[in-house]
Order: sequence, then C-alpha cells, then structure tokens
Amino acid sequence: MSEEIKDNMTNTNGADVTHTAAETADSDVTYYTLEEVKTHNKRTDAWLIIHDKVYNITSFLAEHPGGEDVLMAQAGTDATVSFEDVGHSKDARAMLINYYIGELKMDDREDGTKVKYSRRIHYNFRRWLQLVDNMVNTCHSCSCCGYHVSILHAGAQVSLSPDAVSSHSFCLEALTCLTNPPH
Ligand code: HEM
Repeated sequence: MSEEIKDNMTNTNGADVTHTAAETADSDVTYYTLEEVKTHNKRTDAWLIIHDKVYNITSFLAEHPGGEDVLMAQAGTDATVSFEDVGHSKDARAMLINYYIGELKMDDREDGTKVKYSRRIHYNFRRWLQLVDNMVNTCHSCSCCGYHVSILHAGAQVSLSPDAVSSHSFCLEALTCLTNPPH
C-alpha cells in the first residue's frame, strides 16, 4: 500500500495513538477504484458509491422502496447526489451499512479536504459505528475543542461544520468527549 500518511489520534480513553493509513488499509478496509466500481452495473451485480463508500446493492434492488429502476440507473456510478436529492430518511441511511463493502480509492475522490477527512473516518469505521449509534441525526459540540459535529446516520456518513473540516483530529476528539465525561 502506497499511502504512508501518519495520523496522530486520540483513542476512546483519551490516550494518544499513532498509526499509519497503510496499516489501516491493509487490515481493515478494502479500496476500490472508480473503474472497478463502474464494471458492477448489472442487475445481478450492482455496486454504487455514496459519500466515497462503496456499496454492493445487488441484494437490495428488489427491496428498495423507491424501486429497482432508480437504483439501476445509478449502478456503477457515484450516486451521492441522487441519494441526497431524494432526501432519504434516517432509517434509509442506517440501512447503508448492510451493503457496505469498502472505500473509494483516495486517488478517485474529488475533494482533497474530504479525502483527508475520510481517511480518518474509515480508519475507525467499526469503532465509529458503535460510538455514534445513539447520536443519529443530532448535532453535538465537543466540550474540548468546541467544534460541532453533525452525525447524519450510523457511521456511513458524517458531516462536519465547514470550520471543522480542516481540523484534522477533530472528529475523534469530539467522539471521545461525547462518550466519556468531559475533560
Ligand atoms: C443503498 C442505497 C439506498 C438505500 C439503502 C435506500 C433506501 C431507501 C428507503 C428506505 C426508502 C424509503 C423512504 C425513506 O426511508 O427515505 C427509499 C426511497 C427512495 N429511494 Fe432510495 N435508497 C438507496 C439508494 C437510492 C438511490 C441511489 C436513489 C437514486 C435516485 C434512490 C431513490 C429513491 C426514491 C426515488 C425513493 C422514493 C422516495 C419517495 O417515495 O418519496 N435511492 N430509499
């Protein structure tokens, strides 16, 4: 793995931990290129991308309340805008995790800031899922740093206030504050 970016982070106990993105990618996350995702555009094999995460929605096609055709129109593509335009519910967003198979490769993402942030999110993706379970669709202020985090659904997507996007270690610090007594 070519990414050698070092992330200094705070774990849930408040202790500093240092890992490389390369380690994370090797052990926890599968990366897919846009080209690969594009090839999965059939009813028997349908993937799509939402917020830089890759979902295999093949088994969901027949169950989608909005119909199979709208999903197939997005199969193999980045469906983020379409997904958001519909205004999917909290429940719909929470369902995404069932189909999650990995991350869009960093090189294929569009926004440099988002790339940097996403690397941090998916590093802790499993832990993040546990932590945010009770904080869906809420906005919290971190008692340590004062930044705000808006958690849109259980881990598959997280949005930050504009100021916080550039704050590299914001999200984990906020989560630490929210799940432990303020310090
Ligand atoms: C894996 C991804 C998706 C999941 C889990 C999902 C889930 C859902 C769910 C649960 C609903 C019922 C309404 C709600 O709870 O919001 C819904 C409705 C709908 N979805 Fe999706 N959806 C996905 C992707 C998409 C995409 C990519 C489109 C593209 C346009 C789309 C279009 C629609 C439409 C048009 C409706 C009907 C909305 C309405 O009747 O008001 N969905 N979806």
